[in-house]
Amino acid sequence: MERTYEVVEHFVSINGEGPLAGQLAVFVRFKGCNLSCLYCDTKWANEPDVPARVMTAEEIHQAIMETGVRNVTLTGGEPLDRPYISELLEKLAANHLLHVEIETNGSVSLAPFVNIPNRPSFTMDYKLSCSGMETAMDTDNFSLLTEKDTVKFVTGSLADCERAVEIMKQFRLIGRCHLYFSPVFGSIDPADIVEFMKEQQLNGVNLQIQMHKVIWDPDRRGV
Ligand SMILES: C[S@@+](CC[C@H](N)C(=O)[O-])C[C@H]1O[C@@H](n2cnc3c(N)ncnc32)[C@H](O)[C@@H]1O
Ligand SMILES: Nc1nc2[nH]cc(C(=O)O)c2c(=O)[nH]1
Ligand code: SF4
Ligand SMILES: [Mg+2]
Repeated sequence: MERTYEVVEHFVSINGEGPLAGQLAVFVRFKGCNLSCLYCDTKWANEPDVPARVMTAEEIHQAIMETGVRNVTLTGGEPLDRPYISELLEKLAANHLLHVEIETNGSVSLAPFVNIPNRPSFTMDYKLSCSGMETAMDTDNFSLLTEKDTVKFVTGSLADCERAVEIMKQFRLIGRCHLYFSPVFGSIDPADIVEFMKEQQLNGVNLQIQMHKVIWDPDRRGV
């Protein structure tokens, strides 16, 4: 039987996060997650009864190609935790017209995916205290990241910012990959993060506010 994936939504928007923020991207959001972050803005996608379209890898590939947009963001839920996701990643990576990135939560090993030829880039969270999920982090992933990847620290407090810097230093992340601070939307003043960055002389780290939540209603889906 052909492998299928549960897709809760796919849409074109500007990417609101990560190194390609501001560029058009096709988003494919998969159903279900192995974590439950306190701040999660897409809890709805993780509900067992949320309706989903069951799609084959080729159907997902076709739906992406039909948009004419070449940046692809696979998200969720937790995309890398979905059964047979490697098969979809291999298919998309084989199409050199596409630039594929994956939003992943930092708890799933990247090892099975790093040797895919022309592999997608990872935008991997390190979940801090504000998420309630820090103990789930797989820190072996850091050594697998390269300059095409990103580690994102979603911070809810200055204590979270301090912990993020500790992790950057412990795992020598500065210079290895892109590094982002992103405020838990609406719960910490981004200006406080900037003050923190100044105090710490945090060169090589980006602050990023989720752009789509500024442009549209923060709770709106499909943007
Ligand atoms: C919804 S998650 C899906 C991908 C994956 N499960 C993960 O956590 O990376 C996509 C991104 O949105 C971020 N995010 C979720 N809720 C947020 C919030 N309230 N404020 C800021 N970022 C949030 C996550 O931390 C993650 O970087
Ligand atoms: N516009 C827009 N950009 C995004 N970048 C990452 C997103 C996500 O939910 O993973 C996202 C999203 O949901 N919308
Ligand atoms: S890992 Fe991502 S999708 Fe899962 S609960 Fe956390 S933010 Fe939401
Ligand atoms: Mg989102």
